[in-house]
Amino acid sequence: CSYRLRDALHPLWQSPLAIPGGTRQSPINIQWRDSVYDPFLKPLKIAYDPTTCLHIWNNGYSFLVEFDDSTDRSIIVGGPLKNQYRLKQFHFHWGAINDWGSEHTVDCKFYPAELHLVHWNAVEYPSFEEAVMEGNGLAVIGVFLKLGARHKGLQTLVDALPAVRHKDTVIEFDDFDPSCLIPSCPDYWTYAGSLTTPPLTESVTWIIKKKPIEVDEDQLEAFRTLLFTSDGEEERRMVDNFRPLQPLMNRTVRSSFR
Ligand SMILES: Nc1nnc(SCC(=O)Nc2ccc(S(N)(=O)=O)cc2)s1
Ligand SMILES: [Zn+2]
Repeated sequence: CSYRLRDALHPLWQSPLAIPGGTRQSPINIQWRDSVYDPFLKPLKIAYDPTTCLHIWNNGYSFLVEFDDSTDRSIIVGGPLKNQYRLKQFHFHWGAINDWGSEHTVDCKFYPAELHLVHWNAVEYPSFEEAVMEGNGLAVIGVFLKLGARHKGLQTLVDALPAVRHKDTVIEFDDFDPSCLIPSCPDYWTYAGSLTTPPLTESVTWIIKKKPIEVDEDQLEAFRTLLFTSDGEEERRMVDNFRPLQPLMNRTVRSSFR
């Protein structure tokens, strides 16, 4: 892919492109023809309880919807995973314009945005903070967003965004089932990677859905009305909050489909 040096020096990412000694950094380009079909990959099972939804907050990187992860009420299991993983939060990455915005690319193509549903291995680790430090600690489902029809489920989120426009603002948000944001097509790619924002730890089993969801222009524009900055600071629009592509190094991307 043609790297845009500008990205590498983007104010948000002045940290080194890859952490020193990093061998499994994210995001990456998924070259469809280089991915390897693995017939032993199971279907991913998703079981979320909408009453575990707690609040939406702007953390200065993105807006996150956080869940009560004190029990196994919202979990995923199967796919490439040996254990079940608990849903902790989901958030998005997006661009200033529709030509880019996703973190992962497919055959060097950017989508205008990407959803990340973050889960942790509560079978093997006592807390999220511990799981973040372990190679099999986290599982993140990535879903691409493409420009198209209005997405009804996303609209409830979009309607709440004005209330979290500034960094470190939070509002209560309940009774939301994020499985409405995940395509019904079961096909996915999976690879061993990392968090794409600090602490960039190499603890993520990535599960990237092949099919995107459709959202309309107004919904993408609503993301772009958020701010990186706190109330009272000089406003900086929250856009282009995606990390540059990282080297694949010695990794194989597996597909659940032929
Ligand atoms: N002691 C610690 N508390 N919390 C952390 S990390 C918090 C967190 O959820 N970070 C996070 C960063 C990036 C991603 S992403 N973009 O999905 O790779 C997901 C999650 S370390
Ligand atoms: Zn993310």
